[in-house]
Formats: sequence, C-alpha cells, structure tokens
Amino acid sequence: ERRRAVSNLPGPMCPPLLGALHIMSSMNPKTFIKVSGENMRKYGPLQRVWILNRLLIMSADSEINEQLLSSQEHLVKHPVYRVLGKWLGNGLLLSDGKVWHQRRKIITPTFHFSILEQFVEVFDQQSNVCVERLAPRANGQTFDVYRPVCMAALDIIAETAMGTKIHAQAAESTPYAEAVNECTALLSWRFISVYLQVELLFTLTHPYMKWRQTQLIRTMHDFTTKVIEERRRTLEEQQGSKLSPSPDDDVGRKRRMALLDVLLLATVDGRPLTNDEIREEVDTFMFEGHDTTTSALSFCLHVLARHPQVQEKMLEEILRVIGTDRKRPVTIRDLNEMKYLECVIKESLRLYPPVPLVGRKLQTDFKYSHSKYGDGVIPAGSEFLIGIYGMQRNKNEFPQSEEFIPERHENGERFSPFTFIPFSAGPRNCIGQKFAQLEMKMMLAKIVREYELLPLGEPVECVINIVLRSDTGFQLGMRRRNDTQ
Ligand code: HEM
Repeated sequence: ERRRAVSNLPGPMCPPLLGALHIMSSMNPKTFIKVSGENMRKYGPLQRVWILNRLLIMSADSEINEQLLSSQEHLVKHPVYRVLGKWLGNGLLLSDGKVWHQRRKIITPTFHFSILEQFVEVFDQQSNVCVERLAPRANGQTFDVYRPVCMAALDIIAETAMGTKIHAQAAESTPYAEAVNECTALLSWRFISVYLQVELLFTLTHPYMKWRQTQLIRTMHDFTTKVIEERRRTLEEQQGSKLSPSPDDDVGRKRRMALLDVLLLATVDGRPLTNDEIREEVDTFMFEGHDTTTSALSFCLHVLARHPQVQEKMLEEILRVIGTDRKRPVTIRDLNEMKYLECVIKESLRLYPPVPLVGRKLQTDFKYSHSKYGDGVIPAGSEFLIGIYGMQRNKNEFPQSEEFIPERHENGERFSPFTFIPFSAGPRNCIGQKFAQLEMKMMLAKIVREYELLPLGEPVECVINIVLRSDTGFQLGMRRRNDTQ
C-alpha cells in the first residue's frame, strides 16, 4: 500500500527488501552533497527512496516543502536526530509534543525584539574583541578564519543567552569548542549511515568511537553544568539567596532576562524545571547558538574575500552608517539601516546554508497537492528530508545559481519564500533567526570596516558535520585598511 501511495513520484531503482542501500552506502559526510545533487539532477527535486522497509521522501521542491513546513501537524523530527539525543536530550531542537510546546512558549519571549536590542551591546563589545584578536593575522598571509570567529560566537551566546562571560576569545584553548567540533564530526558519520544510527549496532561495531563520543559529551556537559551553576549563584547573590523574578532594574526599566534566568525561574505544570531539563536547553542553545553562526560567518568571510567589488560596496555602506569612529557603539538602528549588508548575508546563507537539510517523521498521512504530481498522500510512518542546500541552488529559481550575487536580494525577493529557507519555516523554524542576523551584521560590519579580505588559500569544500562546514577550512588573507587606521 505504501508503494502504491507514492508510485507517482520518481526515484532510484529500489529492489525489494534492500531498497536503495547501495546509494546510502556510497554516502559519507564528504560525498552526501555531491551524491544527492546527482540524484536530484536524475530524478528531479521530489523523490521517493526505499531503504529496507523505510520510505524516505527527499524534497528540494518548494511547493511540497511549503505545505509540510507550514502545517501544525507534522512537527516531529526525523529519527536521525536521535543520534544527538545523548548530548542535547529533550531540548527544543529535538523534543516534540507537549514538551516542545511548553518549552517553545517559555523560551520565545527571551528572543523578543526588546531583548535583542539589549544584546546588541554584547555583539558590539565582543565583535571589537574579535577585531583586535584578528590584528596579528592582518599580514597578507593565508589563515583559517574559523577559530577566531567560533570563539567570538561562543562568547556572544554565553554572555547573552546564559548571562555568563566565558572569555573564550582570550583563552589559549577552549575544550568545549574542541569537543563540539570533534563530536559533530563523529556524529555526522552516524547521521548518514543507516546502521550506525542504531545505538546498539554503533556500540557493538565501533566501541572506540562510542567511548570517544561518551567522553566528548561528558566534556560538553561538564562545561554547561558549570555555566548553569555560575549563573544560579549570581542570581542567588543578586536576590538574597531567593530565586524570585525581579523584572525591573534599579531605575525601573525592564531588566534583561537571559534565557538561562528564565529557565531557572520557570515553572511547568506547577513545578520548576529540573537540573537535567535546564541543562538540555543550555546544551541546545550553546550548540545551536554558536555552531550555526560560526559556519555562516566563516563561509561569508571566505566568499567575500573572493569578491572584492562586493566588499567595496559593503564598505561604502558601513562607513556611511557607522563611520570610522571605533569608540562609537553600533546600535540596532545602525544595523537595521545596512540593507546591502543584509543582502550579502542572505546570499551567503543561500549558497552555504549552515543547516543544509532538515527532517521530519510523519505521524499521520500527509496530504499534498502539487502542480506536477497532482493530489497525493504520503503515508504516516514515512520519513521526510528537506534539502535546503539543493533547493537554494536550483538554477530554475536562482539564475546563475552557483554565483555569489547579493544584488539578487535587493528590491524585494523575486523567488517564493519557501525556496529560500536557511532558517527553515513554519512552527519549527529557527527561534534564533533575528539574533543570528544581528550578530552576523555586527561582526561582518566591524571586520570589513577594519580589514580588507584577500582571496588567498584553497577554496571551501562543503561537508556535512551536522552543520555545514568546509573540509579545507575557511582560508583567506587580511590586510588592515588605510582609511580606518
Ligand atoms: C545563521 C545561523 C542559524 C541558522 C542558519 C539556523 C538554522 C536553523 C534551522 C534550519 C532550524 C530548523 C532545524 C530543524 O528543523 O531541524 C533551526 C532551529 C533552531 N535554532 Fe537555529 N539557526 C541559526 C542560529 C541560531 C541561533 C543563534 C540560535 C540560538 C540563539 C538558534 C537556535 C535554534 C533552536 C533552539 C532551534 C530549534 C527550534 C524548534 O524546533 O523549536 N539558531 N535553526
């Protein structure tokens, strides 16, 4: 019955019982993008694939994606996300049902515009530190920009969302960031391999990797536990050992409630959140809040280095809006005024979406209607993978789709909103979207104002390490600009 339901959709030959295991076995984090691109060219943007008895719908089709992502019904994440479960628990990224609803409701106000406005001060200060830390690199030599950007993103998420300064940029090494790097690389193998997704098979066939995974997760949990304890202590000190919400500061303004404060003070079903529940949200936001923006910023700086004319146009806008005075803090109003910078960021997120694919498991039948495939039903139990990377490079939607052309985002978008979805869309979209956009604007404006980015080193080679990364790193050169010295 399931085969009949999707017989109208194209896809590779799937022999009975085994299905397309041969295709899956040719995929790894390095080849995934290439192999799925080839399949898309062969079978089109919407395909059905059988793997053993599992039915997978691979979609880079904006019509279908719009219907699925906008629905209030299909919100359960794909089972592959479970490989992150030991690390992120039931945090917002992985949870579903009542837990997800309750948590999303508690957390949404912590990303409200008025709170983001106060975070901009932190973006400003930490971007200044990043610009300073980059100074020794501004010598015209090739280097990888990933680490300095990653440390700045960590400082920013810790100080804003967790209310805790961790001084990652000042540190020689940051075991948490190193563990995230290694763990996401390890987990991305499990993401793509059908059998390694099963915890027992993974443990039996790869005991060393399992041991290493446990160690890395312990390092990350130790770090986030410390962040929570520190914040709890500060709150207790501030409020005379009594955790009671005090929304106003000394002069009666609304006090900034960091995400972690809200979690420490929240009650759900009449009880406070347990330590484990708080930790899984802190793990989720520390990871999602720095790894994605690091990827986005690193790709953007790399691609800008290869497009001097775009840098020039950006610089003109930056100097017009924020000027050359490094002591003047950059405000949210300044950031909102930089429209060309916004186009640059969008175009970089189109070519290099930090989250290259998202997945759902259908709990009920998904009824769709499509201009090419007509009305149909994808049966409950099927798995749905949305290929953001492939869709955003579709040449029918984006002329010269492989080229970096920020101007295509000027004067309103000429493509459907569901063709360009780096932050996903619908009820399970990215809660940190505005936060990320403001952070990126601040960092890019400050770096480009200070340094000219040079097209040095190897080009990027996209790999999927849970988020999108580059196998060759993010190489470029830098030179201090004369006009801002
Ligand atoms: C350029 C940066 C970012 C990109 C491209 C991005 C992209 C995404 C995407 C595509 C999703 C949907 C994932 C899925 O359905 O599996 C998502 C979810 C999420 N993002 Fe982001 N993200 C970014 C930055 C951030 C930041 C800065 C934070 C936190 C401060 C954050 C927190 C989250 C959380 C918690 C979710 C899960 C939301 C839910 O399911 O309710 N992200 N993000």
